[in-house]
Order: sequence, then structure tokens, then C-alpha cells
Amino acid sequence: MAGTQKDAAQKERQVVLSVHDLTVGFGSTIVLDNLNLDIYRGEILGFVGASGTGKSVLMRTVLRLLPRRGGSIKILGTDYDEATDEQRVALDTRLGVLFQHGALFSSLTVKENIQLPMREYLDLPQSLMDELAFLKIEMVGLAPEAADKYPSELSGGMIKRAALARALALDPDLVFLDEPTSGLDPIGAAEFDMLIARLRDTLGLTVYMVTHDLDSLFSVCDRIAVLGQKRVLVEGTLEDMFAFDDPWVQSYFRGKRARSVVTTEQDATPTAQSD
Ligand SMILES: Nc1ncnc2c1ncn2[C@@H]1O[C@H](COP(=O)(O)OP(=O)(O)OP(=O)(O)O)[C@@H](O)[C@H]1O
Repeated sequence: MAGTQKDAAQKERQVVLSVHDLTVGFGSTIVLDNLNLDIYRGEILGFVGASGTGKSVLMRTVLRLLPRRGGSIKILGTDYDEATDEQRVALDTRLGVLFQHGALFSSLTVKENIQLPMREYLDLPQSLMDELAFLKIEMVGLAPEAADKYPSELSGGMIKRAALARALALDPDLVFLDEPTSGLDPIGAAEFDMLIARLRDTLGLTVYMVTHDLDSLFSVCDRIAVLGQKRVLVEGTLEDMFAFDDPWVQSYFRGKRARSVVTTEQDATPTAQSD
């Protein structure tokens, strides 16, 4: 799509998260410097960057778990700095988070983990919270029996799904996924990617996914943003990544591993029948 057409198309779409001139640092070290990023409703944005560039710092700052030195963050059009306490709480319920390694509470069952955000933000009778927890469990493809299991009784893939169910507990608009497929085998990772794409389609979710997984980037992400040099170095489609003249971006998207993923994806794509 030509640049101006693409710009116009993006303007039509609702911005769910808007980060403007964000600066974050620790002591004398600046990690993010005047960073800008928009995420649009219904998209899956894959966020990549070399290790230590600040992907987690950005996610944690947007979630208000880290302070910032400058810039603004708008969620669904509301600026956190200008929001009242009540509005901030309301905004927090619009966000779901799946932290790296799941981060479930080990002393709570899956059902109790899913109900934690409900207890924190909603005032619902236990029977309704149970019903909702079972709904989320089904949504992420876990068997109902998983509800009463503790995290130590679950496989890695089941932990990810349970953590996703907890992220969906409050029916968020935007979910943050921090390396959701890390530690999963390729089949488990592909299934998890498909689950995320299905939830996006059925629930209209917007997904912000920090990932190192080329398969995820190539198969489910609508758009990719690369973090480098303390800012978003490039954002766009895979074609935009291939065309971007930067050594890290080139070696990441055109390297040996990327080529093997592209080849596998092409092999898996059904070709048109010729008459
Ligand atoms: N609480 C903190 N205090 C001081 N420095 C921090 C803190 N959190 C992160 N950093 C530093 O900020 C930089 C970015 O870290 P971050 O964890 O965001 O990287 P990342 O891009 O997520 O890396 P990876 O891909 O390896 O997970 C690193 O240099 C890290 O040491």
C-alpha cells in the first residue's frame, strides 16, 4: 500500500494505546528515550528487539509498574496523568496481562488465580465468579478439571493457558503478552498462537505481544514494531521489516532462522489448483 493510503487507513482505526515521547531511565541510564507507539483496535502487534533493549521496561511502564521521566500514555483515549483515581481503576480493568513464565500464584488453584482480578475489581457473588472462571477456562482450551489444579500440577502449556485465562478475567480490550510461547515446544507454541488469533477474532481483542518467536511474528502478527536505539526503530508489516536498512533488523528478519521459518510457512500454504 502506498505511504499516504496506508497513513489514511491507519487514521481511520481506533487507537487503543498511544505512547507519546516516553522516556524511562534508571539512575544515569536512559532505557527509552522519547519513544512513540500507537496500537490499533483488533490488531496483534508483535514487539521485538535485541535482549536488554527495554521491551519489558516499556510494557511495565505502560502498566504503571515502573515510573517514567517524561511523555504520556493514553489508553482508549484517556491520558493516565489526567485521569481521576476512579478513571484509572476503570482503565486498569480494560487491560489484561500475561507475564513471562505465567506468574500464577502457586498456592492458589487455577480457578482461584482467575478469580483474583475479579475479587480485586468487582463485587460479585462466588457462584457467578465460579461460572465466569469456568467460561474463561473453556475459552483458553483447558478442560474443566483444570479449575481445581495447582500450578505445580500443570504442564508448561497449561500454565500459559491458565495465565491467559486470568488475563482475560475482566474481559479486557487490550492484552499484553510477554513472550507467551517461550518454553513451549513448536507444536504447543503454534497452538497457542492460533488460540490468540482466535480470541482476537471472537472477542475483538487488541494484542500487544513481546516475542522472540519468529513463527509467531510470521504467522499471527498483523504488525511488528522493533525496539532499538531507545525507541521504536521501525514498525509495519513484514515487508517493511525486510526493507528496513538496519543491521540488527536485517539479520533478524533475513537471517538463517528467519529464512527457514519463511520456507516452512510457504510449504504449509495451500497453493491454487491449476486447471
Ligand atoms: N528495575 C530496574 N532497575 C534498573 N535497571 C533495570 C530495571 N529493569 C530493567 N532494567 C534495565 O533496563 C534495560 C532493559 O531491560 P528489559 O528487561 O526491558 O529488556 P528486554 O528488551 O525486555 O530484554 P529481554 O529480551 O532479554 O527480556 C536493561 O539494561 C536492564 O538491565
